[in-house]
Formats: sequence, structure tokens, C-alpha cells
Amino acid sequence: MPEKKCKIGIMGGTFDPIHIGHLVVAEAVRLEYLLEKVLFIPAGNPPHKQNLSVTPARHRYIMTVMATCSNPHFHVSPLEIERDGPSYTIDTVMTLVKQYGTDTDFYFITGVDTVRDLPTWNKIDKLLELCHFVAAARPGGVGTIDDIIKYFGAAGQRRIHRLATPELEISSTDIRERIKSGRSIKYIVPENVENYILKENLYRN
Ligand SMILES: Nc1ncnc2c1ncn2[C@@H]1O[C@H](COP(=O)(O)OP(=O)(O)OP(=O)(O)O)[C@@H](O)[C@H]1O
Ligand SMILES: O=C(O)c1ccc[n+]([C@@H]2O[C@H](COP(=O)([O-])O)[C@@H](O)[C@H]2O)c1
Repeated sequence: MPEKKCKIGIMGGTFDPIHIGHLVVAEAVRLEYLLEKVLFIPAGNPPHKQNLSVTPARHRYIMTVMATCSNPHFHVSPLEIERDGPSYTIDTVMTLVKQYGTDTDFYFITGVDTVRDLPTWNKIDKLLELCHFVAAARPGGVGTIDDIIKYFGAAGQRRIHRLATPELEISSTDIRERIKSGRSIKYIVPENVENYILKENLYRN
């Protein structure tokens, strides 16, 4: 099959807060797959975090803009924070397909932990028809995704990919805990994001 003309990456996440793990992975996937750009899309209402308290979308969106502004290939979309209800990726990708046309290939960028959850995602079979998933290695013993690729059969083989990226033992959970206990987050988030967190007094309680 001939290659489509345009390739766009989608980096979806709660980004509570965004950290250099997200940025390193997005840039590695962009370079490997020759993506024209990467759209960072903060989840308004993350489907698998319905029972957890999440920082207001406004703050997460602003931090995502601040973290990505120095990379000309990174853009931030308010699509999910402007939509009501759970932020299902299928709704987002269908909107993007309408916006960009069928001549664009979409690559949803994730960590391996997220890919392991794919069988539970809303309308996953349809989603695998519309976009690729690229799973970046993440420390923490999540291990292989071979069984997940197998689970989805031919669609899994065609649409789910692994990429060896620098493994950074960084998570938003750890950053929130560091702030709560007064420990440094320097160099784990971009400096402007660190300053924003301090200024807005986020994650203290
Ligand atoms: N250090 C990392 N290495 C590789 N992928 C990562 C890393 N941190 C996050 N990701 C991936 O980025 C996407 C968005 O992650 P998310 O915003 O939930 O961050 P998180 O650090 O996992 O947050 P939390 O600790 O609150 O669950 C997910 O697909 C996740 O797997
Ligand atoms: O569509 C779904 O069913 C679905 C279920 C879980 C997660 N997602 C998306 O996966 C991305 C990472 O989610 P999270 O909770 O790890 O930040 C984010 O863009 C979510 O909207 C999507």
C-alpha cells in the first residue's frame, strides 16, 4: 500500500503535570516515524482516572503549552478539554480524521503501560482502524507487549508498534509526591513548568 502523505503524532495524557518523560518520548517517536508534528492533547476527563482527583484542565493545558513551546514540531490541542464527558480517544481521533482528511496517518504515542490497557478502551477495534499506537519503553517492570499485539490479531501486528526510547523513571505521580513532601522537581519538569507549579501553588495538598 502506498504511504500516506502526512504523518501526525498524538501525545495524549492527563499531564498532571507534564514532565520530561513525555517530551523525550514524543520527540523520539517524531524522529523515528518522520512525523510532521506532534499534537499534545491533555485529557479533559481521563477515562481511566474517573475516580481520581485531577488538577483543573486549565492548569494542565497551560503547563503543556509551556513545556512544548520551544519545539517547533510540538503543538497543543484543547480538543479534549473543550469536550464534555470522558475523553475517549476514539472521539478525538475521529475529529482529527475529519479535520486533516483521510490522507493523514495518525500515530498515538504512549508508554507500554498504556498499551497494556488497550483491550479496555472504548471502541478499540474501530480506533485501531484509524490510528497506529507507538509504545515507548517505560521502567517499572511492565515488560513486553507481545501478548497485546497478539490479542488484536492482524490489526495488532499492523497497528501496534514498540520503540526503544531512553527509559526515564519519571511519573506525574512521583512529581506530585515530591512536591507534597517538599522535595525538588528540578530537571524532571521544564523550568517554566516548575515555576508555574510554584506560582500557582499546585500539588501542595
Ligand atoms: N517516563 C515515561 N516514559 C514513557 N512513557 C511515559 C512516561 N511517563 C508517561 N508516559 C506515557 O505518557 C502518556 C501520558 O501519561 P500520563 O499523563 O498519565 O503521565 P504519568 O506520568 O503516567 O501520570 P500518573 O503518574 O499520574 O499516572 C501515557 O501513555 C504514559 O504511558
Ligand atoms: O479512549 C479510551 O477508552 C481511553 C482509556 C484510557 C486512556 N485513554 C487515553 O490515553 C491517554 C493516556 O491516559 P492516562 O490516563 O495515562 O493519562 C490519554 O489521552 C487518555 O485520554 C483513552
